[in-house]
Amino acid sequence: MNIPIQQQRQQIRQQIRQSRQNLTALEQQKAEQNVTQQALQLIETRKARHIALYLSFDGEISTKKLIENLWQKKIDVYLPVLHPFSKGHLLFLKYETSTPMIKNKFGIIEPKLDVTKVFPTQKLDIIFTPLVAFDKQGNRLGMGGGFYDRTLQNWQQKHFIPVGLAHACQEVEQLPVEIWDIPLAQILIG
Ligand SMILES: Nc1nc2c(c(=O)[nH]1)N(C=O)[C@@H](CNc1ccc(C(=O)N[C@@H](CCC(=O)O)C(=O)O)cc1)CN2
Ligand SMILES: Nc1ncnc2c1ncn2[C@@H]1O[C@H](COP(=O)(O)OP(=O)(O)OP(=O)(O)O)[C@@H](O)[C@H]1O
Repeated sequence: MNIPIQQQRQQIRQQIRQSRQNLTALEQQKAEQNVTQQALQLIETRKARHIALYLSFDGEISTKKLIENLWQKKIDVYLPVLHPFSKGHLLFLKYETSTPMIKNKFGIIEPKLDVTKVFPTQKLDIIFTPLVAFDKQGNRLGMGGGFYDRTLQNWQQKHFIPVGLAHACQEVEQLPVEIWDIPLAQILIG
């Protein structure tokens, strides 16, 4: 039987989001520790100074320790903000302890839009991306908004590299891919 690709992708999203939410607090903690170490190493190797991260929700691997570590090292951290009128696009805003935060339409906490805090995407060194599912080829399936697909377009010709952060339970054998999907440079598994 030929199941439509959109339906397959929706099914994988549901399944993996469920297994991610079912991880115990201890499993979550260990994964965070693992991924934080790997990310810090990568940042050091690449001498990266401008890092895009995200605030975790829905069982995503937590980025809290990593962000705190980077702040301590005086490395700049940026978070995605839904573009106010360009639908499906993200802006990256500097994230500091003093940054005023608001909930976006998906219930995710993001910096309150302030144009003076917007950082040009092409100047970022690493974009760490959230993802729902991934495969060995580095294909990435997200929440379905196409936000990161748009952000990562032609990244090979840009300065930054896109690196996924994921729990081991988010790996699938082979993702059904669409033409607009952008494979990641690397995926760190917690
Ligand atoms: N932590 C985190 N931040 C992120 C993302 C992410 O995946 N994780 N995004 C990555 O792109 C963007 C937000 N994308 C999202 C897309 C859909 C839904 C969502 O909950 N969709 C609902 C139905 C849609 C609706 O409510 O209108 C759902 O699937 O149940 C959430 C976030 C930007 N920030
Ligand atoms: N580069 C692009 N230009 C225009 N539309 C795009 C682009 N990339 C994705 N889209 C559109 O966005 C929608 C969602 O794409 P998809 O299901 O692949 O999102 P996703 O990768 O799961 O989500 P996200 O990247 O937000 O985590 C699709 O309908 C697709 O047509």
